Amino acid sequence: MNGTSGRMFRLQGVNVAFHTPQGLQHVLKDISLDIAAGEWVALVGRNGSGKSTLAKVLAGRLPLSSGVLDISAEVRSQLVFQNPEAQLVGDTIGEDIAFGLENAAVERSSMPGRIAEAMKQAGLRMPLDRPVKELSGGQKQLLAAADCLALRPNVLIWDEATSMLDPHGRLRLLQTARKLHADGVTIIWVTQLMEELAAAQRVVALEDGRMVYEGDNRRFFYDALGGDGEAPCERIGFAAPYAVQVARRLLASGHRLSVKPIDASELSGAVTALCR
Ligand SMILES: Nc1ncnc2c1ncn2[C@@H]1O[C@H](COP(=O)(O)OP(=O)(O)OP(=O)(O)O)[C@@H](O)[C@H]1O
Repeated sequence: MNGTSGRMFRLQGVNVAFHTPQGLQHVLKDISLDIAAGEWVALVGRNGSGKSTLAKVLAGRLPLSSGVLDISAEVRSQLVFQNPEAQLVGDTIGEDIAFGLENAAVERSSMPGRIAEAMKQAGLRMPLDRPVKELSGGQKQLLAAADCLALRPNVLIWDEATSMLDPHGRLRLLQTARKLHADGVTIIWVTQLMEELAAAQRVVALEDGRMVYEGDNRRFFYDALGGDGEAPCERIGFAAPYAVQVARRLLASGHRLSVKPIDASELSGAVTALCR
């Protein structure tokens, strides 16, 4: 943690631009953001809005064009990439996970335990000698997740790394992230799945490289801005989760809900309270 503030990241006026054959492409524009230890921040936005670029900046993997990035000395981050191929280096599952542990100078004797734990956390149930090239896209994503989890980071940066997983695999990884978060790990979760925002304490939304929303997840779904009746969620082009849509209809028809629900369990609680 950084001094007394527990701040892990501070971005001030961060700009990132790439040289392309068409000229300079400005991808992140004037991003200012603090992230504290133990927070869960969701990064959302449409395709090409700059989420992966911001994830790479936070992981210290991309130089800034201008602005200031302050990463606390306490940060031991792992970035789980959107494309697992970019991350996998071993010929077999066991070699792949061991590679990262060797690089991190983890004692050989503790490696089998660390590998087994990470595979369990990721939900990857396969023999260690299974060749990586034989894995499906989703299995490769689970292995990439296991690679990162084995290193026991205190900041987990997750770049839509569940995109190839079936709903069960996705839910399992979300549960693992929730457990790690409960143990104090800072989570930065890039997603386009609005249902996944229920786990987040803070939502940061990007549009064309700019931060267009930063605040709690309930406001993201319920604040009506600009008089057009659209919440930030819709304004950046996403449909609210089903539970939120049902709750909005109840509110619009005059029902007073005890809470503005953001997931099915909160909706069920609010409806049960209405029926009492
Ligand atoms: N190395 C690069 N060189 C040139 N342009 C790049 C580079 N990396 C990203 N971009 C551009 O930056 C923009 C933002 O890309 P980024 O991958 O950060 O978006 P994203 O929000 O993660 O998108 P998606 O949801 O599709 O993954 C895109 O227009 C992309 O083409």
